[in-house]
Amino acid sequence: MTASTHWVCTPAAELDAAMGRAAAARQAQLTKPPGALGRLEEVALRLAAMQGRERPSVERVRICVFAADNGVVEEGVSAFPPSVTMQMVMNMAAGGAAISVLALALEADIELVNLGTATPMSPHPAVRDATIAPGSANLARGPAMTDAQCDQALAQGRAAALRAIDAGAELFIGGEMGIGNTTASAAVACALLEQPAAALVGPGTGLDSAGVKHKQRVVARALERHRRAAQATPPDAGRPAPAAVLASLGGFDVAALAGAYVACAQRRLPVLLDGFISSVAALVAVRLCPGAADWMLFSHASAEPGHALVLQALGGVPLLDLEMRLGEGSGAATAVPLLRLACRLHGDMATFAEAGVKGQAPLSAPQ
Ligand SMILES: O=C(O)c1ccc[n+]([C@@H]2O[C@H](COP(=O)([O-])O)[C@@H](O)[C@H]2O)c1
Ligand SMILES: Cc1cc2nc[nH]c2cc1C
Repeated sequence: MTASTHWVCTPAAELDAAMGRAAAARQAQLTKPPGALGRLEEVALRLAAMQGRERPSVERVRICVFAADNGVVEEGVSAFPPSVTMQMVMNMAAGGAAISVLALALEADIELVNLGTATPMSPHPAVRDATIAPGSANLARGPAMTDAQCDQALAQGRAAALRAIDAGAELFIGGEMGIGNTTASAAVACALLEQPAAALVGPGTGLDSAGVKHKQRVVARALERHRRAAQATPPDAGRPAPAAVLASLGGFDVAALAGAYVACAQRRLPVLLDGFISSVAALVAVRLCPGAADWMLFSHASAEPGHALVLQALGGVPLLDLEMRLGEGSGAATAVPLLRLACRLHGDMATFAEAGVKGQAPLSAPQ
C-alpha cells in the first residue's frame, strides 16, 4: 500500500447509538400501531443514528457519477461499444440521461467525474476531469490497474465524498457509467466471495445467453490469471488483500465508489447504494473498512442476477425491486422519495399525547 492509501484502513465512525435510542423512543410515541410503517420506521431510525439527529433529514442529496472505460471490452463482453461511455457522460452533462432527470426532479446536486474514457472527452464545465488513463487494462490478460492507479481512483472517490460533505450533503449516492463494468464487478465479487464466474456473471447491458456464456468464460480466465499471479507474487505486506483484488480485477469507477463509501463512513455521511456495480464497490469498501457497513442503506434490487449474492454478502435488503438495471445511481435516486417520506413521517407525525389519541400501550388481554 502506498502511503497515500493508508486512509482506507482508518476505522469508520461509530453510529450515534444514544440518538438511535432517542429516535426509537419518539417513534414509539407516534400515532400508529408499533411497527405499522414497516421498513420506513427502520430507515428513519438508522438515519437518526447515522446523522446524530432525533429527526433525520435527506433533503440535501449529493449524486456523484464516476465514469471510466474498461479494457476488458476487447474480449466482447458488452452489448455496447466503449464509445458509449464518453457519449453518455456528455448526455449526463447536457441533462438528457436518466440520472440527470432524476437529480433535477429530486433537487439533488449532481457531480460527474471522468476517471478515464477510451474515447477522448472534450472538456465540459459540468464534468470534472480526473483522468487516470484512457480506461483500465484488459483484466482477462493482466492486472486491470497498477497499484498506483488503483490508489488514485480510491483517492478520487474520497475527494468526491469530502466535496459532498463540504457542500452540506445529508446523503451520498454514488453512480457509475462504464461500458464493461459489469464484467469487472463480477470478477471482483467472484474473487472476494470465492464464487465461480457463473454465480455472478449476467447480461449487463443486454447480452444474449451465448454472450453471457462467453462473458463467464472471460471472467473465469481472469480469475485464473489473478489466482496464478497472486501465488507467484508474495503479497505486499502493507497492502490489504481486497485492494489487491480491486487493482487486479476491478475498474477505476468501482475503485472510486469504494473509496467514496469508505470516506463517507469515516466522516459520518450516510450512503444510499445503487445496483450491481455500486454494491460490489460497497463489498470492497466493507472488506477494506468493516465499519463502513453501518453507513450503507440499500435502495433497489438490480435485475442483474449477480446482485442478489452481493446483497446477501452485505446483509442488505433493498427497499425497491423495480427490475431496473441502468446504473448511473438511478436506482438509488429512485428510492430517495421513500427515504424523504420516512424522515418526514418520523419528524412530523403527532404523538399520542399531542393528538389526544388514547391507547398508546397495546391493550392487554383481560385477566
Ligand atoms: O447497476 C446495475 O445494476 C447495472 C446492471 C447492468 C448494467 N449497468 C450499466 O451498464 C453498463 C455496464 O454494462 P456492460 O454490459 O457494458 O458491462 C454500465 O454503464 C452500468 O452503469 C448497471
Ligand atoms: C445507453 C446506455 C446508458 C447507460 N447508463 C448506464 N449504463 C449505460 C449503458 C448504455 C448502453
